[in-house]
Amino acid sequence: MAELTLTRICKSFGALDVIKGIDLEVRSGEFVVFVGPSGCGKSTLLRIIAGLEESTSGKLTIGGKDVTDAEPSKRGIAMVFQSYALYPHMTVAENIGFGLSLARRPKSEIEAKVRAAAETLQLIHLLDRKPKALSGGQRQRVAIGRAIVRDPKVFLFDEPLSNLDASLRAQMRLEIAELHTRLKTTMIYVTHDQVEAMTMADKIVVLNGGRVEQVGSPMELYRKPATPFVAGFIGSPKMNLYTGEVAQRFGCQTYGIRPEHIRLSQAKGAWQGRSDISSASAPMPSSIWMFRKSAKWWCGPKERPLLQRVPPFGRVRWKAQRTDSAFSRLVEPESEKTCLKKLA
Ligand SMILES: Nc1ncnc2c1ncn2[C@@H]1O[C@H](COP(=O)(O)OP(=O)(O)OP(=O)(O)O)[C@@H](O)[C@H]1O
Repeated sequence: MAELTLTRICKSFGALDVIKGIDLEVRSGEFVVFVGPSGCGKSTLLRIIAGLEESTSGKLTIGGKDVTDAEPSKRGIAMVFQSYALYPHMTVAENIGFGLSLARRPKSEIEAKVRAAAETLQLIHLLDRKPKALSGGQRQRVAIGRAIVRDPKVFLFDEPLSNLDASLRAQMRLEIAELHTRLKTTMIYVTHDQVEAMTMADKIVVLNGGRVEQVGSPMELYRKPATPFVAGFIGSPKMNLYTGEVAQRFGCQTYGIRPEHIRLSQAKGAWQGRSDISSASAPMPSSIWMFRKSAKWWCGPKERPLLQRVPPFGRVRWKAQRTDSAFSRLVEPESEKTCLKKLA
């Protein structure tokens, strides 16, 4: 069931169009990550969902209810910010329970919820401390605790780990992923760190210039990038993208080869690649991508003259001859017989 839907959401700041018509569906319990380069509109989109920013046009529903114009507090969401936004003069317990106190919930309810959240986040022994006596990771956990006690339908995280050092970030990544497994609540997480996106997400939304470039699971984006932008953005180190002519009738195309699929060959001046095709549904070896100028995934079997003799599954090898400028004979699949021998 869709927990959250965005329909043609647009946002302009004065003359600057920042979000340019976004349609998106987030299913109940999904962990969705928004990624994209700096300035692509990730935080603005999250803030629109939270109600902290008004959309210029479009419709937003949460839990089936139209909340396009609803107050943030009426949307059933909780947000965790990069800066933690803790109150320095309050204890951990008071910080976690702050939203409930504001909502004038009974003291016994606040205490019980704060304790439960603190147990989940291993903060019980720190409940009486002030934020300045906590580590960065502990502060972030308090901020998450404050979100948990609201019992939201949707958690929103805005780059929550970017102030932490690398090892703590890795640990917190795991903790948030475990929290998601335990709570099974819908989570939307903004980051520009694609490692976070690849390791945490059920579904990644790649944004570029205020538009959705592609939506898919981490492996879908890795295996079938829809555009050269996604191909270059997902994967570390980045996919090599070359523009050149393989066969005259196809004109100039963009080709992508992942660095991890390139092996050095004995033959002088040649590159040798390996690719795994795990199922018959894979349209082509995972290590070679061809993009049309229109930036569409190239998958029609007849349109793959260079790859059509590759068997539908198994391990195949290919060679790429490097020429000085363009790649005139970039991909040369081995003959069917050779491939079949290897599969035998
Ligand atoms: N209140 C505002 N007024 C004017 N322009 C804004 C405002 N908020 C954001 N912008 C602009 O909107 C664009 C998108 O900003 P946003 O913060 O959503 O990007 P982002 O993808 O989250 O970037 P980053 O990864 O750097 O945080 C940027 O060009 C930014 O300068």
